[in-house]
Amino acid sequence: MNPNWWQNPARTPDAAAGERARARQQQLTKPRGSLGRLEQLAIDLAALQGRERPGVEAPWIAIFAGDHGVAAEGVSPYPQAVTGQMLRNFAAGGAAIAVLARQLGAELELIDLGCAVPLDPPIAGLRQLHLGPGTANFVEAPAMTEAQLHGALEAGRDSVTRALAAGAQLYIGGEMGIANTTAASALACALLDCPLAALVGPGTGLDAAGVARKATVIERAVALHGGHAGEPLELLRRLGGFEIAALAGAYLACAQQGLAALVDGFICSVAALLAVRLNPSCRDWLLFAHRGAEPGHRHVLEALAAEPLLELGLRLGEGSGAALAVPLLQLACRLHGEMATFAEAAVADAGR
Ligand SMILES: O=C(O)c1ccc[n+]([C@@H]2O[C@H](COP(=O)([O-])O)[C@@H](O)[C@H]2O)c1
Ligand SMILES: Cc1cc2nc[nH]c2cc1C
Repeated sequence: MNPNWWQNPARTPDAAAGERARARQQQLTKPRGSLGRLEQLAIDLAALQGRERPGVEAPWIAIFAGDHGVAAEGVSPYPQAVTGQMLRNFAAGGAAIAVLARQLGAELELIDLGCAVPLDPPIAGLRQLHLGPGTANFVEAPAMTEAQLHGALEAGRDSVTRALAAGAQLYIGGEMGIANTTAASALACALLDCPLAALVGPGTGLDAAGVARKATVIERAVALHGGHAGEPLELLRRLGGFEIAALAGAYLACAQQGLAALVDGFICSVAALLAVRLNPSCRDWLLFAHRGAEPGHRHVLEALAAEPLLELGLRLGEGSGAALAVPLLQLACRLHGEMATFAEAAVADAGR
């Protein structure tokens, strides 16, 4: 395996299948264009799935969890123990993403890359990688070692391989990690030509004083590591987190292995931005579910030229926004695949 596997080119979407889908859309019993963005969504999925009538009946949801050393700077209102506690809640079925996965009939895969607090008793069904007890505090040192970075990228890739082996038609990555909005904002600040103030927000619920403290922490981190601005992999190692690297690896692998990925919230979008900076050919395989409440999210989406499907004021993470958008994708596919054509229904078409 090439150690720099993430550089391998993405698959080329099937333009001919996309064209057949576009032609079909023109024949369905509706004024042309009247289903708005749902029409292009079905056409895009047709090109990504290589068939005129795509479907997303089998979504795969992988949640990547990891802790962050920068939590020691008081950047989150919640204690680090919540990362592992929420993993237990995902597994027990009580978390939002567990409810959504049940409703969708989706596979929910849980991957612990490294929590600060040992998970005792063990959680049945959890995949554990033990990359470390969380990342290092990046105001003092790089967040990850080279080995941890590559281990996390590979964890994302391996999850995509499992999804494809199980016949998944859509990949959703989610994340759980107390303090990971600090890491995501720091990465966005180092990657984008955008003032820090626009990229920092309350995360799980900091007040104004907390956001100001968080901004100071990120300023220190960017001053220490920002010299690597043109090196996305090194920035990811220095300012990222295990789950952010795993998501970037998963998006890259989706593009290489030919599986459409539906990107969730702020943290996932930063991981997608990293994936695109690491290998621009992966951009075609990324669909964006929503624009969330964390203020930096819109700037990251703009940098990706992404027009997300929903805007619901979400700021939960754990893949929830992407899961919420799945029914819209499913309905776009059903309409595209099952509506009658003008000829089939004997409906008069517009004179052209
Ligand atoms: O996805 C988002 O847009 C999002 C926005 C704010 C917070 N979160 C979630 O909240 C956690 C990080 O928040 P914080 O305040 O601890 O940095 C992490 O587990 C994320 O899943 C997620
Ligand atoms: C309770 C809780 C649930 C979460 N899910 C994703 N991030 C989260 C952060 C907290 C604090």
